[in-house]
Amino acid sequence: MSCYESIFRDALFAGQVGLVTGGGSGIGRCIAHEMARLGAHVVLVGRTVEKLERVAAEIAEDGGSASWWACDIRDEAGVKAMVAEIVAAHGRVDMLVNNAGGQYPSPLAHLSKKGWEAVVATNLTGGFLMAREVFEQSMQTFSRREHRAQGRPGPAIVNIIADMWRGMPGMAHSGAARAGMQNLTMTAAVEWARFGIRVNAVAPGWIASAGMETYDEPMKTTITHLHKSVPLKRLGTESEVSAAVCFLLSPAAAFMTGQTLSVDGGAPLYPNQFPIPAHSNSLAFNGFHRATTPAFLSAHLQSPEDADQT
Ligand SMILES: CCCCCCC/C=C/C(=O)SCCNC(=O)CCNC(=O)[C@H](O)C(C)(C)COP(=O)(O)OP(=O)(O)OC[C@H]1O[C@@H](n2cnc3c(N)ncnc32)[C@H](O)[C@@H]1OP(=O)(O)O
Ligand SMILES: NC(=O)C1=CN([C@@H]2O[C@H](COP(=O)(O)OP(=O)(O)OC[C@H]3O[C@@H](n4cnc5c(N)ncnc54)[C@H](OP(=O)(O)O)[C@@H]3O)[C@@H](O)[C@H]2O)C=CC1
Repeated sequence: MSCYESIFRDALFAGQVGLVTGGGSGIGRCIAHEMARLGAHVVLVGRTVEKLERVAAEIAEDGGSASWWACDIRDEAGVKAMVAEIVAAHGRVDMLVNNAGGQYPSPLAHLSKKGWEAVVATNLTGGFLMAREVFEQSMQTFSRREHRAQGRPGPAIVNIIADMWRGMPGMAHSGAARAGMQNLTMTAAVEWARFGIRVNAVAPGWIASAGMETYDEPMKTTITHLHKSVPLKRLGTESEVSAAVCFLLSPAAAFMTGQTLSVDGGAPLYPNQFPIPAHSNSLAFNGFHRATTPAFLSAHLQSPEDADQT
């Protein structure tokens, strides 16, 4: 009996083969556990062998089925070879979760070209390479007619992006890459729909994942205050992201493609951290314009440049 308690029904993914990039830690590890709990054979992909081995062993101890493949998703030849080996070993890929990713905080003006390229390659190019190879090699293995004859759709793909709807100040490289991934999700969804392939994305907000541990102390201190800016007043959990991913992979989402599900506690809806008064009529925001602004608030409508000139 697995120790992972999924919200979904037993054997939902029985007999399916799923790839999870970044499956050696954090959100990817959690997704891999849930997919295995639901009956899939899970292939964990990442760069660090020890992490992959550990998670594969955890899944096996839980009664699930997992294997792993060490690969940098930015390495085109490596990705091609890996997908070929996995298709050869398992006959197909039914599910791909493009979860591997990461970035480091930096002001935009201080980003080096090398750092920009490292993050864009990790969060955009790598996901593209994985999706393209899974598509190409699945199509080579099973023609569309064979897929239909077996009553089986093509692989379902879920791309993990991030809450970048208002830009990503402090992480510009990642915001640009994730926005690219969201756009790629829509294009792939349309181009590959005729093959029965669905492509969707999940955009996590602030998640209390193991990945947060990779940041330095100042960043960790910032993270401890982030819940205040989330309407649900807490960080999300790895399993809340995993549930959204498993929903999109499942037949429950059979008529969904090209979509992005946000798992963010409402954060992008209320970014300014203004404390909501206990009684919502205690401050009127209508007509928030210079001409009608109470005198005590006028100073707050001035930019520093305006103030210098007065
Ligand atoms: C309202 C909600 C908003 C949602 C916000 C979303 C919050 C997201 C949270 C998370 O994603 S959680 C954690 C996910 N995990 C990570 O981020 C992992 C940690 N990050 C990394 O491993 C790196 O950032 C990386 C660039 C993604 C790794 O790529 P690579 O292995 O190729 O990098 P390196 O070889 O280490 O470096 C290449 C190049 O990049 C620059 N650089 C890398 N790290 C830093 C840094 N900490 N500070 C400054 N510059 C960095 C640098 O130019 C490196 O080149 P060299 O200087 O080493 O020659
Ligand atoms: N936690 C959060 O609040 C949020 C996270 N996200 C995103 O969710 C995803 C999972 O993050 P999280 O679990 O928190 O963080 P982790 O750092 O734990 O997970 C990232 C995983 O990706 C793997 N990885 C990184 N680069 C590569 C690469 N080039 N090739 C193969 N694997 C790679 C890492 O393993 P290894 O280094 O061994 O290769 C690691 O296992 C990431 O894309 C992250 O940016 C998005 C929004 C918010």
